Amino acid sequence: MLELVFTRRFAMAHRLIHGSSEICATPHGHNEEVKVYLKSQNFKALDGKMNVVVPFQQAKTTWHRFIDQSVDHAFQLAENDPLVEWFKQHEPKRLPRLLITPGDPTTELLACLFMSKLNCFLSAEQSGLYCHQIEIMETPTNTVRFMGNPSEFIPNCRPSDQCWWNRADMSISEFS
Ligand SMILES: Nc1nc2c(c(=O)[nH]1)N=C([C@H](O)[C@H](O)COP(=O)(O)OP(=O)(O)OP(=O)(O)O)CN2
Repeated sequence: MLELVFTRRFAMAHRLIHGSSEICATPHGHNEEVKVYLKSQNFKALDGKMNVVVPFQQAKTTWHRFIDQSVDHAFQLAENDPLVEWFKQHEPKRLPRLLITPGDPTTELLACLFMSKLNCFLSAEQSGLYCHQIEIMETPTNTVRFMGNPSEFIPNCRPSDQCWWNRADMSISEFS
């Protein structure tokens, strides 16, 4: 079996307001790394000419654009975090920089949301690839790995078409 593995770094800020930790409820940031593992739906063998599953550029360009343009330096907030309302009232022009999640933006949830988003890109581009595993290194000592069907793990909130992780676009909220 051959798979393609791509890694991207990004900076982020977040806070977790539904747990009991005061330090997690204070807005803070991390330099994170996301690693995605892609398999081909129908790859049989190298062809003796190009000898690739899919060219790297074809497989990763949209995903890396999403991480670089939308996720890097975004502020991750739960949709019911009062800071969302604060931005609406005081800095509406920055709303597109908020990455909004159903419940706290933990690394577990982001792993599921990012896999869903990436699979939307790969499907829309008819790449023949799908992401079957994702790892997010939140800090040098904490990593979350997800394998499986993200829709079985993501909390039910709004209709599917109102969820940014179900769309093959650069959105990270319903504001962007
Ligand atoms: N299950 C989860 N628990 C925690 C998450 C999470 O996403 N999933 N996130 C946090 C906070 O974001 C926190 O800033 C990071 O965790 P922490 O363990 O404090 O990170 P450190 O690198 O400082 O860990 P060390 O123990 O110093 O190695 C908290 N929990």
